[in-house]
Amino acid sequence: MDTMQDLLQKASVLNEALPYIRKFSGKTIVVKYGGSAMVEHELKKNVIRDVALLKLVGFRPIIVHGGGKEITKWTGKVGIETKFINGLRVTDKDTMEVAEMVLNKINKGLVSMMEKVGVKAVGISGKDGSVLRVKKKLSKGEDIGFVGEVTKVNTELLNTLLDNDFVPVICPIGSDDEYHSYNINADDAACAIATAVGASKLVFLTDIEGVYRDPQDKSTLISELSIPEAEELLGSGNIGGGMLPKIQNCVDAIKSGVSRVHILDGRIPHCLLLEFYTNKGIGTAIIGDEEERFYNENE
Ligand SMILES: Nc1ncnc2c1ncn2[C@@H]1O[C@H](COP(=O)(O)OP(=O)(O)O)[C@@H](O)[C@H]1O
Ligand SMILES: CC(=O)N[C@@H](CCC(=O)OP(=O)(O)O)C(=O)O
Repeated sequence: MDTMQDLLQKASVLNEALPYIRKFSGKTIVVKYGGSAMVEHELKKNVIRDVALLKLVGFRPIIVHGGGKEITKWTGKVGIETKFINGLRVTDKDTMEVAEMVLNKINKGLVSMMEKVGVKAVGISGKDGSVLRVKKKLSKGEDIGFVGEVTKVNTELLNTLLDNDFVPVICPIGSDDEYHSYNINADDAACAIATAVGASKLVFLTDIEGVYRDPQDKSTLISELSIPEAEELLGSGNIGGGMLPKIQNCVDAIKSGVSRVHILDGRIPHCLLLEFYTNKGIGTAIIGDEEERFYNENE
């Protein structure tokens, strides 16, 4: 049973959250969900509960999910070779078919989990309502198959869902002008959607604490980055792998009007609540300008 001390502690946590609840009420947040936090069931439940809570205390959340590891598992099972070029999956016709099946299955699973905790959710692919229109994306001039680059986000369906109290859960499949399916990197899809809906925040849940100034030294975790600092870091040679396009996406999103982008460790239970409702943020935040930094430090 809780002692009075425990109860006071709980009350103080709620009290600490109050100004943040007020600040974020009615704001749109796009959560890119992928990596380990998607594979481990308990973490998955935590993420869904956190998004449900964000919704219930006033945020307008949109989930954009990946599922790269699951796609690789299923292409392996049916004997399709997996190949990535510059972080993008080479997607021939068969791979596209598997990717679409797997991502749609993940999508409906997330919707069920959300509904189970009492929050209305609708799962769609970017093909529904033409939410994600694409053209073929080349990798440094090379054809990598049915990989899409987002050319237009149709926000009509998304706004209809948000305005009617649903959480849209979106998988990164789009269609071209001939209505062929294309596989989109989920970070790219999240960035395009956040920009198009005018989100206040874009959050990437990933497999690492945040961005390190020096990836060999864990003590160099960066808690806040401005755009010039992020651009300098991109050219420093200290950012590699999937983090390179992720930070580029963060910079693009902020330049297109998103106020803040967060890179959070999806392996930490309740990382979303810790970031948004406590005084101590976790992970790395990339912020628009100095004014925003000043405002946040002094509010
Ligand atoms: N400077 C850096 N700081 C943090 N992570 C880095 C850095 N450089 C490279 N990385 C790598 O980027 C990875 C995160 O990108 P990615 O694998 O694409 O994530 P996700 O699959 O969640 O989208 C990390 O696991 C890490 O190995
Ligand atoms: C073109 C491309 O690479 N698409 C990705 C889409 C899924 C994804 O991005 O999933 P994560 O966020 O979990 O990595 C893929 O096929 O793996």
